[in-house]
Amino acid sequence: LLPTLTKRTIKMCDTKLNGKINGVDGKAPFLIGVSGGTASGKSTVCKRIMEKLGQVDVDHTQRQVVCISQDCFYRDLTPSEILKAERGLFNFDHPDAFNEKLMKETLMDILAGKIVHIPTYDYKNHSLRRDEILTIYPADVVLFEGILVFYFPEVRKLFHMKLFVDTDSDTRLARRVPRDINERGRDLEQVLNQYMNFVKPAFEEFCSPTKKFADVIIPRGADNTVAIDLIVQHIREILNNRQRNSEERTIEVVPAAVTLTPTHSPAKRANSGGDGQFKRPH
Ligand SMILES: Nc1ncnc2c1ncn2[C@@H]1O[C@H](COP(=O)(O)OP(=O)(O)O)[C@@H](O)[C@H]1O
Ligand SMILES: Nc1ccn([C@@H]2O[C@H](COP(=O)(O)O)[C@@H](O)[C@H]2O)c(=O)n1
Repeated sequence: LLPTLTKRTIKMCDTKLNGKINGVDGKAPFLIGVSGGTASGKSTVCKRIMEKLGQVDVDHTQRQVVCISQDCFYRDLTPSEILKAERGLFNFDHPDAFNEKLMKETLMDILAGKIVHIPTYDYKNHSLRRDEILTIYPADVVLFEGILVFYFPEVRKLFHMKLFVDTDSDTRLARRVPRDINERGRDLEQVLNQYMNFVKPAFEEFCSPTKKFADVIIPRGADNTVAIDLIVQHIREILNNRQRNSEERTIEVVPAAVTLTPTHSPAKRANSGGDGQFKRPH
C-alpha cells in the first residue's frame, strides 16, 4: 500500500532544515552597505528606509529588513589603550580600531542565512557590551552602516548595494557635538579635540576616499527624501524580482519522512525525467 502523499513546495536554493531556516525561507539576504562621515545621517537614513518598508513596528524575529552598526565591531582595547581612550588619545576613526575578521565572518554568516549574535557598543566606556547582545534573525534585506564599511576590500565585496551619505562637514560637526555630549558622555572640549586630532584627518584619509565605491551617493542624508524614496523603490523591485524568481524555481517534493520507491511516486511522475531526479518546471 502506498502512503497518502502530501505535496509541499520547497525552493531549489534552500539547503537547511527542509528549506527553512528558523521558519524563514532560506535565501541569501540582500546586503546593503551604508557609509559616510561621522554624524552624516547614516543611522537616520537606515531608519527612514526601514520605516518606508514598514519594518519599524515589526517584531525583531519577524523583520524583513534589519540594520546593524559597524560600531559593534570595534575591537577590544588593551588596558593601555583604554587609558588612552579615556584621555581622548585613541583613534577610533582608524581602520585598526575595528575587528575586520569578525566583521567579515559575521556578514558571511548573515549571507549564509544564519542567526548571528552581536554585542552592543558602549561609547561611554569605549567597550563592547557582552551582557547586551543583539540577535539578528535571517532577513531579506540587511543594512550595515558605519564610517568604514567600504574600507576593507574583503568586507566591501560582500555588499549587493553600496550607499554613501554625503553631508557637509560643518553640518556633521554641528550634529556630532550635541549628540556626543547628550548621548555618548563627552564634554565640548573632548568632542572638539577628538574631532580635530582624529575624526577629521581620518575621515579625509580613510572614509572619504571610499565614496568612489558607492553605487548611490545621498547628498544631505535623511533630508533627501527623493533619494531615499528612489532607494526604497529599488529595494522593493529587487525583493519582488527575487520572490518571483524563487517562485519560478519551485519544485514539488514529498515529505522527507515518507519513503517511496521512485516508480510508484506520483510526485516523481510529475517532476521526473525518468531518472529518479526531480526537475525544475519550465
Ligand atoms: N536630516 C537631519 N536633520 C537634523 N538632524 C539630523 C538629521 N539627520 C541626522 N540628524 C541628527 O544628527 C545626529 C547624527 O545622525 P546619525 O543618523 O546618528 O548619523 P550617523 O549614523 O552618520 O553617525 C543625530 O543626533 C541625528 O538625530
Ligand atoms: N569609543 C568610541 C567609539 C567610537 N567613537 C566615534 O564614533 C564615530 C562613529 O560613529 P558614527 O555614529 O558617528 O558614525 C567615530 O567617528 C568615532 O570617533 C567614539 O567617539 N568613541
